[in-house]
Amino acid sequence: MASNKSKGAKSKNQPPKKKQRNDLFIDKKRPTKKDEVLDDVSDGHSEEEEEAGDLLDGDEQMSDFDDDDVSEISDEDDAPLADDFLQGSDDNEDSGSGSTSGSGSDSDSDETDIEEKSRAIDEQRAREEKDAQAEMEVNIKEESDEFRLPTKEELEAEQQRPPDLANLQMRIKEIVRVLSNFKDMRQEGTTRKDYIDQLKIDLGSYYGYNEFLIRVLVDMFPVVELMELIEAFEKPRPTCIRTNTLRTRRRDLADVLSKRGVELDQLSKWSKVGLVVYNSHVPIGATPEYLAGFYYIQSASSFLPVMALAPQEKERVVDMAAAPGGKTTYVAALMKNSGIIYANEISEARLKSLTANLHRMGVTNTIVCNYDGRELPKVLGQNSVGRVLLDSPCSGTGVITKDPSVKTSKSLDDIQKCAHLQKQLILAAIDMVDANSKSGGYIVYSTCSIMVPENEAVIDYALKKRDVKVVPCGLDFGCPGYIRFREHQFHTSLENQGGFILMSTIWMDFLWPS
Ligand SMILES: C[S@@+](CC[C@H](N)C(=O)[O-])C[C@H]1O[C@@H](n2cnc3c(N)ncnc32)[C@H](O)[C@@H]1O
Repeated sequence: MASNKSKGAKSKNQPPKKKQRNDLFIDKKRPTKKDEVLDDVSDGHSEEEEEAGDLLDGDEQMSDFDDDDVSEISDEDDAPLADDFLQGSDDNEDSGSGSTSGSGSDSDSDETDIEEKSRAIDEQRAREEKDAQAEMEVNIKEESDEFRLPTKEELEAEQQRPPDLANLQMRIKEIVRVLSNFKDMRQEGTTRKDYIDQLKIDLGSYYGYNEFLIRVLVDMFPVVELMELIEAFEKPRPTCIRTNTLRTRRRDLADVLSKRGVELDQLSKWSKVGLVVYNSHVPIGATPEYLAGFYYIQSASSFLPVMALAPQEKERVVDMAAAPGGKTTYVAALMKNSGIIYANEISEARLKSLTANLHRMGVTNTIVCNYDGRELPKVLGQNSVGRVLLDSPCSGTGVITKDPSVKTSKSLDDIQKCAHLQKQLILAAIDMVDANSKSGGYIVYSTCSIMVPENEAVIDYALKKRDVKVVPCGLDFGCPGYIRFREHQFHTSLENQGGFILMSTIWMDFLWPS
């Protein structure tokens, strides 16, 4: 977000590995449209192969038969084979009468037999094909009729028993399948709402979410996407580390850690400092290099707000909610320890980890403050800094992988309280930024929440309350933000440029191989 300033737009694409996101669900559950097609193709292949196998078997028989047939016909000396062939036929009588005739019409008779035999086989095959087709139609019908929503009585009975997870999983899968093709697959007399209601109950029971959160998630996402998201939350994310360029270079760090038995690789093309750790024979948070501040253990998605902020050397930058310092230390590295960073944190207890990390990482351009972020414009002055990072306190609904307790602990009240604070903090951030700054005039707002009231609604609020606009952050991540959610209509600039703010954490989950 820029304060009163227009900045050059950079392109913004869809997340590069969407398909991978789809795969996450497909492995176990129902695929997206695209993957349904892929699945269909692959299923189709195996069926086709089986079918082709059957056909081939048949063809081989036919082919052998034909070859023998041809050789018999062409080789007039090969009478025993011709006899074998004819003996195999249903026309023994005819052939017997033919052979007993002793007349010169033997070959004519053989040809007639062959023709009849061939016709019989053709008819037999046609019958078999018809039967197979009929059987297939019955199977398809049975399959689509197979799933039906449980009755009230069945649900009551279920409640008396311990949860049957396999059954729940199957039912979720079936409901998603029906909802993805509702017109063709729905059970007669049912509505979409019937399926959605059952889905909410089943997702809650199977994945352990409270009613509130599952309702919000179901409202937010189309079913296939919802399942991808929920499945992604179940999977651990790989450990990432960020090279501290104040102390070392990524290649040197990778070398030394490899020698210690850490299996790692460069994070991705988009980061020059990230490494992903696949396996390690040593605790990654206790190596001499860690203690010497050569790297910070940090999820890849946490790199993004700082990359979007793009702090410049010698600028004045505020990190409004800084502890434990993951982003402050990255900002300092990008600024090469020049300029000034105000690293603010409201929690006194959390100041310890913040200052410890700043020391460990060799950060020397930072002033640590202990204020409520809302007070900072008064403390630092209005229009006093070039850039502000507001990595806001939030509900944490985007990092359920890290903290599964969020599934049950968050309520509407929590989200509303967070949203209220976030709106106040963002106005404070805007008030601190100097719109006329030569290099800056930017605010990055990030959360690890996926709730609309904590994201789009906060930005929308800021757009209404202050003279600011949303600008592209220059990262090839994210997806369009919501511009309409339930009865709310947000500023249209959120659609194309606000995606990063909302989605960084989530998309990153999808980007990683599990
Ligand atoms: C998401 S965490 C920040 C993480 C940090 N940016 C990092 O990358 O390591 C949010 C922080 O905001 C702090 N906080 C909560 N309310 C605040 C407020 N009103 N003003 C400033 N900080 C606040 C919390 O104590 C918490 O440490």
